[in-house]
Amino acid sequence: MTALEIDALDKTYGTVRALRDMTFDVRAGEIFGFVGSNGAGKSTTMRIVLGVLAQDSGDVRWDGRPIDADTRRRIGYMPEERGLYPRMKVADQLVYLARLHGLDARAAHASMERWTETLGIAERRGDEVLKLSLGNQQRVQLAAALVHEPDILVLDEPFSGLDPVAVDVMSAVLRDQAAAGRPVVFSSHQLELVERLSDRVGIVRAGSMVAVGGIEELRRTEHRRWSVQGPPDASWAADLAGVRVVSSAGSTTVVEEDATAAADVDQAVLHAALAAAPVREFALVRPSLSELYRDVVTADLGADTGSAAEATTARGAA
Ligand SMILES: Nc1ncnc2c1ncn2[C@@H]1O[C@H](COP(=O)(O)OP(=O)(O)OP(=O)(O)O)[C@@H](O)[C@H]1O
Repeated sequence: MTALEIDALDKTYGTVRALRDMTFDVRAGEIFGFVGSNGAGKSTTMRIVLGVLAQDSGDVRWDGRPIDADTRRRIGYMPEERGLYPRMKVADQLVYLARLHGLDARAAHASMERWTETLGIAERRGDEVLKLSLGNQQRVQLAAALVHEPDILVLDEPFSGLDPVAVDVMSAVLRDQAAAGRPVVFSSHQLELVERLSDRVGIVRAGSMVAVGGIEELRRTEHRRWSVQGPPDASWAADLAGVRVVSSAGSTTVVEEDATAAADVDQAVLHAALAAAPVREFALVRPSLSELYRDVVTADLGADTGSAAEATTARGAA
């Protein structure tokens, strides 16, 4: 079931076209990683979802209906600019925010206790936010997004500046939220983390979604590649039918099949390498999210619209 649909959003700030036909959806129970260069339009999209910014055109729907103020109150939002009251104590602040979202005093207090416990900041309940380290402020910020028990999470760079333990805590919370059936969308520049955590990923460039899909789906390439480690150079592969040498560094050669390759060309590659020297490693190579990202984001911006549509199709848009 589709939960949150972002449909053809356009947004211009003065002369800056921040969003251009931004379209994707985030399904119930999935973690959606939203990635793209600085200024690509992630925060703008999230702000529009939250209603803190108005789009020029396009729609945001939740379960098929245009999102309104009531449904927005059921979103847990972590803004990029953060939004805590620096001089307010952690517990007071969280209780206040929970009450603002409609929880009664008892439920608000219980929720504050639960989230400060879960996020490892229970000892900080009596501290003013400005006295906390940045990482702990960020934990409070996540608690603030969760304290009213929202039905959907929209988190703008929740992992930035966190230590590895805090990253694990934050990741576990997002996984739990998704496992409870909530759609979770988060932006991040930490691509390995996005790759590890997300069920689906959307790569945005210049205000448009240029590739979207499951990690495995995105990593699938049109032509298979293999990395062969052993022979001292790539000469063994130079005249091999059905493949071309993509790179060669010392005893590691990467080859890619071409359009004429037989289904079992991998066997031919291995045999040819073994005939040249002992093979220590032979593996199918699939691009990491970082590599995909670089391909998509640094693709010729002049051919922007065309390559955007191509990338989405080629990568199997969901
Ligand atoms: N309030 C604003 N006034 C004018 N231009 C803005 C404003 N907010 C954003 N922009 C511009 O809109 C574009 C999209 O910005 P946005 O903050 O959405 O990108 P982002 O993908 O979140 O970037 P980052 O990864 O750096 O956070 C950028 O060109 C930015 O300069």
